[in-house]
Amino acid sequence: MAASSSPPKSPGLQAPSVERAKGPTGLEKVVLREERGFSAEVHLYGGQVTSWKNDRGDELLFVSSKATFKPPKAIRGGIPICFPQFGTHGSLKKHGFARNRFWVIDDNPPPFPTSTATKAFVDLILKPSEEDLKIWPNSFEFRLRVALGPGGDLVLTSRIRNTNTDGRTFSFTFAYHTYFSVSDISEVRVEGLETLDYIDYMRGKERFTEQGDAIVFESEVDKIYLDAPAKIAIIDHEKKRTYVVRKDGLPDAILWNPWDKKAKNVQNFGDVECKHMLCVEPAAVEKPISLKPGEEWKGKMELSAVPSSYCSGQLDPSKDVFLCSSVQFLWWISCELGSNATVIVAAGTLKALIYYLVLWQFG
Ligand SMILES: O=P(O)(O)OC[C@H]1O[C@H](O)[C@H](O)[C@@H](O)[C@@H]1O
Repeated sequence: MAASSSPPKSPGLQAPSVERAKGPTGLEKVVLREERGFSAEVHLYGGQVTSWKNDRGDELLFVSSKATFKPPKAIRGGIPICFPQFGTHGSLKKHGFARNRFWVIDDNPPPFPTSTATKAFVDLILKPSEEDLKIWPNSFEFRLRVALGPGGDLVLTSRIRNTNTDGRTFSFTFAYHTYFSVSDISEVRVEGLETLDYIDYMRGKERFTEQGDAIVFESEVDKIYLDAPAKIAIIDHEKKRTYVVRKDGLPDAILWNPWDKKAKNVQNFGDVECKHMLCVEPAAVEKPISLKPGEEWKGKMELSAVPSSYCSGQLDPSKDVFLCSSVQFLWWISCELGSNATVIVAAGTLKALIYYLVLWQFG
């Protein structure tokens, strides 16, 4: 477990910290805080992130009001880890067993390249028990690092090693089953999955191709997008917030919202809670990961939450804020200039500038 001894750099900032605490039912958790005030909580049960808050204390992940925090049930919400099986793609029970196991803090993990600016992080490890080996006869070491960057980004890195001693290769599927908190699902748009092929769980696992438009939600969705890009954006219009999901080593992405009818059959989940959540899950499902003894796989997910003056069609929020503000400002001036001959020319020039700005950004 990482501790932070360094003092905050400027007044008003707090020292990053890593503390052990107990959750609502006495389960052990680790609380990470970074200097600007973002925080995250990780339960040892499930190795599951159960909270990620911004500097105003707003919760960014959805956790159901019906979540029980009572093993052996999985915790409904946050970021469950699906391993060694995603969904029903195999003989194990849905989503494998990692989310139903007690992980331990790894105080001495093998070297891990992390930015020196990141002070708030914890390393967890999961190894199979005798019982686990009966249902999945493979020896492994699963190391999970959960880190809170200095800017509040939440970074999860999984390293899974095959430690079989009898020469056997194993394969697995995997997902970070991330539950995002949203104001109202009907006000949310997802960008980055347009035109991709997907497998639709609601239509007999058949393969389809997504339309060219950003994805909006009007009913139940349960799809695996294949070969999804490294960046996906979730734009919450009502909250004026954009989540940016970056992924590495995880080719697929699942979108899930059970909607109100199906919600009644989802364990530990309120009937109307589907309105306030969306699961976007970086994953490796279509092509299972194969590891020979001694080999290690790495899969990383990085989440950031930015205010959205976010324009459609572009996945770099910092550029977007600049572009949107410039365009709004120039458009306002061009409209304010009025209608005499000189100003018509000036307004025309400004409008041309807007056109070039848009072309530069999206062209
Ligand atoms: O209820 P759970 O076992 O947690 O699964 C919740 C959901 O997880 C994924 O997103 C799957 O694609 C869904 O088919 C499943 O219903």
